[in-house]
Amino acid sequence: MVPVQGCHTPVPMCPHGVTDSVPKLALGAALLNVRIPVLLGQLVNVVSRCARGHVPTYLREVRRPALRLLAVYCLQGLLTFGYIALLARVGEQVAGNMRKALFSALLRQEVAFFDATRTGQLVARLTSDVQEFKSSFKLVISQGLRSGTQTAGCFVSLYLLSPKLTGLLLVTLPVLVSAGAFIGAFLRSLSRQAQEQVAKATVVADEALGNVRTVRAFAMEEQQAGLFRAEVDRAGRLSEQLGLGIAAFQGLSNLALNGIVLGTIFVGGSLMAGDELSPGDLMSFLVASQTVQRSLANISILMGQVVRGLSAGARVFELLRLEPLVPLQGGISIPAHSLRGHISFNHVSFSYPTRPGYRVLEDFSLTLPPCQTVAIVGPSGGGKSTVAALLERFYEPTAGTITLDGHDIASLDPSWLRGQVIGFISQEPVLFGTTIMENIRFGKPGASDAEVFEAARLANADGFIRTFPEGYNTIVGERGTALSGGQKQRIAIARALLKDPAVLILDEATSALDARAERAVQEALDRAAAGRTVLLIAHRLSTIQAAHLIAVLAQGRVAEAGTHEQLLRQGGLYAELIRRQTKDGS
Ligand SMILES: Nc1ncnc2c1ncn2[C@@H]1O[C@H](COP(=O)(O)OP(=O)(O)OP(=O)(O)O)[C@@H](O)[C@H]1O
Repeated sequence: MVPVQGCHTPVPMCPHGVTDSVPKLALGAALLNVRIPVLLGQLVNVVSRCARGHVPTYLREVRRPALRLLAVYCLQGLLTFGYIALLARVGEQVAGNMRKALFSALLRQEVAFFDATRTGQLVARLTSDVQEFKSSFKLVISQGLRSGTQTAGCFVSLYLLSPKLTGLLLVTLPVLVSAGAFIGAFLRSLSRQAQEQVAKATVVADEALGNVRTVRAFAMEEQQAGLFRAEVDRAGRLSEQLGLGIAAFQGLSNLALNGIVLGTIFVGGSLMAGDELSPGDLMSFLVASQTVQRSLANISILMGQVVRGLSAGARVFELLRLEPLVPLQGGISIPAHSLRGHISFNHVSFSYPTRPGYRVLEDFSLTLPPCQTVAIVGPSGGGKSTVAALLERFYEPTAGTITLDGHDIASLDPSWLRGQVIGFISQEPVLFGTTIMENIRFGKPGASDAEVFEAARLANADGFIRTFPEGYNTIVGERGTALSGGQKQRIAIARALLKDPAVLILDEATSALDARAERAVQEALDRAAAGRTVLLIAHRLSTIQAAHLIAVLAQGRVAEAGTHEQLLRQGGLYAELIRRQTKDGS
């Protein structure tokens, strides 16, 4: 017995060191911003003094404050460049690491998880939620830190400059900021509606373009175009309303900001007349109060973004923490030389997790002796494919056990079981949009070209592949659309054979083919079955007559089992199925 350790390497989300430098730089830039109005005020005081007649000393007097201000401007520019550049790097690394970790976490989940979750939702977690989280992360560090420090620092400066003017500002600003936050929230909700409407239009286009053959076959082009037009028009109307709202908001905020400037000059002028304020102090006050207004507006926008970012992050982290019920790896494996391929279903009962009240299998028992073909037949929806899914350990039985050479498959390493023991050829073979070579190699990633050719020959596929101009390098198109059903089936057979599995599951592998294609596929399957334990799931009774054992599945259990002749003689369910199919055929 070879124990295999389950493992997955956690991806670090944040690169250390770099992350620490970003807040320091942002804080430095913000503190300098607080200093700027004071330096500006000093400069204005010198300028206004000189303007009153001390012209000869102007250059000498102005040099010191001007150079100090210039140095602060340069340093602030440098710090701003530093933290924004670093933040971009950190943000991208965090988002990339989150995506990688999330994708690995999703691929680890059991099949039942995918039954219960829509693929579109998972793709949204991977794309827009990670994006949203990254944006808020960046905004909180850059804008949040900056705006918070600036607001606090500038308020201190304002108070030191003129407590009276600051008192006035403290009365007006909260009113204006609250009004701005209220209108901003309304505009954001309008913007969300407009985005959702654009997404609805995209879904219509995506469905129509993705299923263009069905649209063409039903001559539904005009109807689909009409649907798309309606959704796009609705999105356009919402965006126009949003534009109108933004225009009004901009106009009103300009009015408010200019009003504050005018008010400050008006009140400041009277304080200057009473010698309570110098022109430089008034200038400092104006600049600092503008900085406070900008910072407060930024913080109110930031709040909405933070809430969205946190909820997007929570959705992603919830998935990241999710542990699959059946881990991908871990457990024992049977050494190749003692693997026989004897499979036994012992009193297995099963309900799908998404439909717990509905028993698909009930006390199902069946033995597949090594190197023999066992076929399962029965009415559609009777649970035949479910038997195959349980053997692959896509799901766990609710009761009973399934054994391979006497070992409960629950104790075996699932990735060894799926990767090396079982070859699975499903009803609808799924190919990836790459070359035929890569599609076959999917069965055994390290396989040489010669092994791929051999598997294709066994699967009756080598001949038709070589007739293509590009041969094995032919791209099969998205989901294999550039190939016929029979060709896809044979590539899927080659893919399954490449790992030389001890057990082969054939799930109605020939059901969708015409007679000629079926013959080519059947030949390949017969060749593939030799020397392996085969579980054959078929509707076409003609394809299973040579099986060593035929089990008829009814009401979730094996109702009768035997060879074709035995079952015919018995005159039970199987004989009835054969009689009905012959009648339908004639
Ligand atoms: N992922 C799933 N989640 C919930 N129920 C499922 C799922 N897959 C299948 N079922 C249900 O389980 C029952 C058995 O389905 P299964 O596909 O095993 O039948 P089948 O005998 O292979 O049918 P067919 O011959 O038509 O393919 C059906 O009632 C089906 O609706």
